[in-house]
Amino acid sequence: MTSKRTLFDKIWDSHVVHQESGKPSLLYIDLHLIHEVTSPQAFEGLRLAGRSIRRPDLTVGTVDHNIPTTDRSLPIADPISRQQIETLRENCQNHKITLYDLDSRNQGIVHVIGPELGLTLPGKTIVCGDSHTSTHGAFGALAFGIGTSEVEHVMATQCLPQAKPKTMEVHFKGKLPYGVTAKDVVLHLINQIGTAGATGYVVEYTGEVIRNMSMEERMTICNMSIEAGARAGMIAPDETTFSYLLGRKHSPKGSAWEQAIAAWKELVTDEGATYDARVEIDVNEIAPQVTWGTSPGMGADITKLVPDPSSFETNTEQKAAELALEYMGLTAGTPISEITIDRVFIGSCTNSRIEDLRAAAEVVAGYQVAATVQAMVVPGSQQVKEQAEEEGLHQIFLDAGFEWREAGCSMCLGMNPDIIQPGERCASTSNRNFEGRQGRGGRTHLVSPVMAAAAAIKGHFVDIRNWNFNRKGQTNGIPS
Ligand SMILES: CC(C)[C@H](C(=O)O)[C@@H](O)C(=O)O
Ligand code: SF4
Repeated sequence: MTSKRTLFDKIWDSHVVHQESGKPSLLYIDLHLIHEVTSPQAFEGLRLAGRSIRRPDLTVGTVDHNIPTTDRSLPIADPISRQQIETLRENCQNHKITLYDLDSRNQGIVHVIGPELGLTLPGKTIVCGDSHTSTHGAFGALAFGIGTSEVEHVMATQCLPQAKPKTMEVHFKGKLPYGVTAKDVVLHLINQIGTAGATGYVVEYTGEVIRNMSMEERMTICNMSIEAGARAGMIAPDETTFSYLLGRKHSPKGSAWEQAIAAWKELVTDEGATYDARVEIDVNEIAPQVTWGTSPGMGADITKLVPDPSSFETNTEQKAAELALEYMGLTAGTPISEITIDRVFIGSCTNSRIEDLRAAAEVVAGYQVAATVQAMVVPGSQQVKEQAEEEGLHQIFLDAGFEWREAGCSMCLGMNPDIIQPGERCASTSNRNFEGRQGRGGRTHLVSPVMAAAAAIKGHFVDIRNWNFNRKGQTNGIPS
């Protein structure tokens, strides 16, 4: 009997290596990505148990969270960061694991380099000790974050016990309006369903909007699935996926490529297959988003006012909004477009790819960063940086007064020298705005790259849909 299956079911079924009734399934893992923060204890655990890495060839490392994004020839000042990076280096050497180290042209944020190097492929199971592993689901892979003890388990066995999650379809209907980006779509989704809206589910994103998106836009959507509580996000592979992957360093080559395409084409949800839950979102109603609170779900259209906590339905929501406004130093009723900012961060595994930088550069071209703002662009990988420099994007940013940095997680989280000061307000293209996320006492507003770029120029949030593109011959710098 062949029953109708979802994309998730197909990948799940083909990776279960052992199943006992009532127990979690044992899944085979095709790719294990590691970084300096969540791997040291796992390596140590292996060492203590006298075990080796089962498949070093399916394990790939990079350094991203703790590294400085300034001059890399200088020693790393922070002793903990230095130690974590040196430990990863030693561990990878001892276990013969490929490491894209600080001096590698392939170094970058783990979720940026996986796809870029063709390590991330449709149909794979991909894990990493990092929550935003969901990013890789954009390729029709089953990709999710795991804890450090699970990292050790995968290192030792290349397998992972997992309880089968439920499935949810998030269907986007309509056509993306001008000025509305993938980031706005996913922020709007989280605002609608809440930060626990997809808890326990693997989400598959469907609809014309998704089909028309580039791989980079799809990655932005899948990246933030985790902020809605999802176990993973995924998108069925198609021609866009295949052409993105063609010729990448680790993509299959020659006849293996043809075979891979044939197999990948099967990775779609069968007509008539059902999901455990379904959400429908009309993208025609989405406007550029700005978060005003301390969770990714606390966001609003750029045209709106900072909400009054009493406007929320439940007591819990009201209390949460009150606390958020207090921390954020905001007053209910303030137009979002009047919120002034001190810092701008364009980067992170959500929005640091070449298309993000191109879009931001078109906005800033010919303008100057506001005198009250300190702004930086941090490419997601050395390859993105190199390409941006070939295209002259760095010059546009530098001329406008942005800092142009080396690849890494940077100001997405306060684990490296790029932090904001207590009380400072930052327009950020990253994915989390919890208290202290970008530095103790710092205030984070999540936005798209074009919205961040425009805010850098004006010193406050502006509606990108009204932006006057300054550069000759450019009329539409906004992905739409
Ligand atoms: C440090 C790491 C474990 C963490 C994660 O799991 O996501 C980080 O990448 C983050 O974005 O908060
Ligand atoms: S860029 Fe930010 S969200 Fe992404 S892996 Fe790094 S710290 Fe985590």
